Amino acid sequence: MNKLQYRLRRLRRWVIDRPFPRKTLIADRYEVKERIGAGSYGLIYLCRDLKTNNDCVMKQMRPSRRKENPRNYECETSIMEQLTHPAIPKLLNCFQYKGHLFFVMEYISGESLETAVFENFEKYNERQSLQTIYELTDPLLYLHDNGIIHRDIRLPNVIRSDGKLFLIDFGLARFIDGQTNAELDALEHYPEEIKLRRQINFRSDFYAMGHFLLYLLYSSFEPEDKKEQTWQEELDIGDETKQLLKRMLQIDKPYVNIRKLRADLERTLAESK
Ligand SMILES: Nc1ncnc2c1ncn2[C@@H]1O[C@H](COP(=O)(O)OP(=O)(O)OP(=O)(O)O)[C@@H](O)[C@H]1O
Repeated sequence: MNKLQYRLRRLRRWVIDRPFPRKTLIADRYEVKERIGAGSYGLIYLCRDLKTNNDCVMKQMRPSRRKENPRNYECETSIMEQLTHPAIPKLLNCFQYKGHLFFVMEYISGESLETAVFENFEKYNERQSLQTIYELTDPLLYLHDNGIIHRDIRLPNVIRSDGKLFLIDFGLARFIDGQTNAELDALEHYPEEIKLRRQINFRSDFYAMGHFLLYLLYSSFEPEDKKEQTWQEELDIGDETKQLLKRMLQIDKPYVNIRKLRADLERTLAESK
């Protein structure tokens, strides 16, 4: 593709993905209050549901991406409609409107852990980091027990509301037996790190949780030395936590089941009292 073709493609995408402005009424029911996100596959709006008079979150599939990834909407909604857990937003509605695909979910008012760490500079010590991870294993246990892998556990996808953590964004989630051959082939060409995160295997979520834990631990890290070192060298953490991390990150024998990870977290937390 030459430069002109590339630019035209971007312009075309920009035009067809233009978000709905504030106050737009969608499907005679949802009034757009503001756009709160624009991911690679979806545009996310905070809306007022005029039927229930509650705030809600509406996700619109980016029209430009529908052909590339026709399964995304189907996967995300079919997974979300099966979920009932206090730490996961409920799916409220799925519909088509003027040729666009939408779904609506419960609004979790709060801030993401990404905002907490990178904008509000919250610092998590070792114990708080482990406690946060442990709290997240609760919805994760529920997902894994239902044969679902989230595949995108990251700071922006965890929202803290009234002191409780919520797991959002099921755009990459898949059922354990849901990997198509095309997806498997596509993964072959990605770097190792992406493969470890995206394989349809419970280990992918543990790997992501390992990175999550590292981000939290680094929030309170004060470098003494300018020399860059590995996390094992520079983080001042206990051996138990190191061992947990090594297994989550698949440096040592990987965790294969969430119950074992939870048990190890419980033991490490009990010992660190
Ligand atoms: N249920 C919700 N309650 C509150 N905020 C939400 C909710 N769902 C999504 N958001 C907000 O919208 C943002 C984008 O949502 P989401 O991550 O689901 O979209 P996405 O298209 O998959 O984005 P990305 O490609 O960046 O992952 C989130 O980071 C969060 O701030």
